[in-house]
Amino acid sequence: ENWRNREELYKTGFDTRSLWLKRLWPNRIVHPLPPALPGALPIIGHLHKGFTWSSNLFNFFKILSEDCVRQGGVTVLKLGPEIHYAITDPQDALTAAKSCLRRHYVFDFVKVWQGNSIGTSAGETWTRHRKLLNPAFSLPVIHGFLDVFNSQAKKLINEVEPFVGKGLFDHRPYFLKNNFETLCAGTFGIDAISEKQHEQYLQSAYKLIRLFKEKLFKVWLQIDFIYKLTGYKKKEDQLVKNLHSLTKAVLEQKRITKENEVETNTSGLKYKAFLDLLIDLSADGVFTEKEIREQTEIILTTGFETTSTQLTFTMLLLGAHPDVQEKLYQELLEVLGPERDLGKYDLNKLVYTNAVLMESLRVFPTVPVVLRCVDQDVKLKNYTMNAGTYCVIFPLIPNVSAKDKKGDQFRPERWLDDDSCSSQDFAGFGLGKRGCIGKTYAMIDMKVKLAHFIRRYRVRADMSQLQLSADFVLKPVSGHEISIERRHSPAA
Ligand code: HEM
Repeated sequence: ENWRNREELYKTGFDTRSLWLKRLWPNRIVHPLPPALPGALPIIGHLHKGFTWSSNLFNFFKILSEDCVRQGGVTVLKLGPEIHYAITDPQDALTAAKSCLRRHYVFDFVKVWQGNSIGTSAGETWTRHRKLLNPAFSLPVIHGFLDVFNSQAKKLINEVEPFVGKGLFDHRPYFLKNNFETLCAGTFGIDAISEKQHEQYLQSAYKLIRLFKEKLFKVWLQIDFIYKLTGYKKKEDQLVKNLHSLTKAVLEQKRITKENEVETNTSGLKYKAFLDLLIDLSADGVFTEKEIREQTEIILTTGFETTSTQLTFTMLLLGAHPDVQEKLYQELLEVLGPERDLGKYDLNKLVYTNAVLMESLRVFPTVPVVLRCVDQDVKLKNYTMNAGTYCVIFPLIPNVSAKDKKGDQFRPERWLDDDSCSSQDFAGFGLGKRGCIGKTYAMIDMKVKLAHFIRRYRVRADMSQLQLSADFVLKPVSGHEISIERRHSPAA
């Protein structure tokens, strides 16, 4: 009801675009709050800390989630009058993710870029669009991409070949480029867009996300005229223009190469890849041109940086844990032999490989937080979240704290032993029905790349100097380099 009152407030005379006014309207607190993160000041709450947090979001996530674990799984963060519940308790995390489907207001900032895509929309629009797009990410469609995944994996291992025996190198750019090409070939069904354009896309996306972060904590930037006056709006417009130009290039190329449709025929049924499905739905009048662009935009944003970053982390972890790498290699040899491509019947047999990826997602969750609005009162185990507030869910921390005292160790076996974590605890792709639409795509793509890489190379790494940053996506900044050696000479 509190939230509805705020909505009413805008409708009756205030500028509906000004998020700032929302921020000033205090939350109506009916149910007692859990203890707050230390350091809150009257009125501004934790906002004074925002200056340091916006420059190092990773440290902020760490501080907040650790405090949350200490407080028993739920704590409160106050950004001015705005109450944010931080949640690490596994059961409460699930309840909150299932009950709160609308994304946090920071996603309103993202709308200049992604409009009403499935990543930013809410309510009936989100439900309808998600239902329409789910089939494009189903198992039969992803099985249809196996040839693309295998050939891209082989391309990748050839591209890093010059680094054999040459000491440490940064493998992340190779995974980024490769996974971008994979997304183009599979999900979009087009030849990869030029490397320069894709590089410009990433740089513009990083800069724009940095602007959004600043806007979140420096709340005065949420006042439209200050945002314009300080030059931020001009910067934002230019970056959005850069980002939209890649989406336009993807869609143009798709139209030109429409005859190369990616379709998989399984048991007589036709399954369509993402862009083909979108274009067909637009021909039926279901999606407008604008909506096609917006949905393509979200898949570009989420579809390659996530998987390449996770693979970057996985290589690093395997390099630093030779025993795990050896066990993985043995499974790959047993199931696939030294060189064979992966087929759909191999995927379920690669049990340890799967556990390695899950464990990598637990230790370095590429998407470390889930941010949502609390639109109605939600009952947790020990507290009731007040309607009109927000929640910050850390879906993976629970697995570190609750069941396994050695939670900080990289130990894929925890996903295989009955008495440790069950795969139901796994939240690397979010929780509830607003979880990751690309989960199956991501897991199979990563499995194929990992299987080819580890069969060709022995990886070594030292994680002691690793530095991380988080722009909502967690990524390595330095100290993540690996070295590689051929397991067998090319002639063998
Ligand atoms: C390692 C790889 C990936 C990880 C760790 C990951 C993680 C996540 C998480 C945790 C969420 C939920 C966020 C929330 O609830 O606020 C999410 C949502 C989403 N992911 Fe992924 N993801 C990955 C790969 C992908 C890929 C490959 C695609 C597309 C091809 C994708 C598309 C999306 C989309 C569109 C959403 C928004 C869904 C919605 O709001 O309905 N993700 N992802």
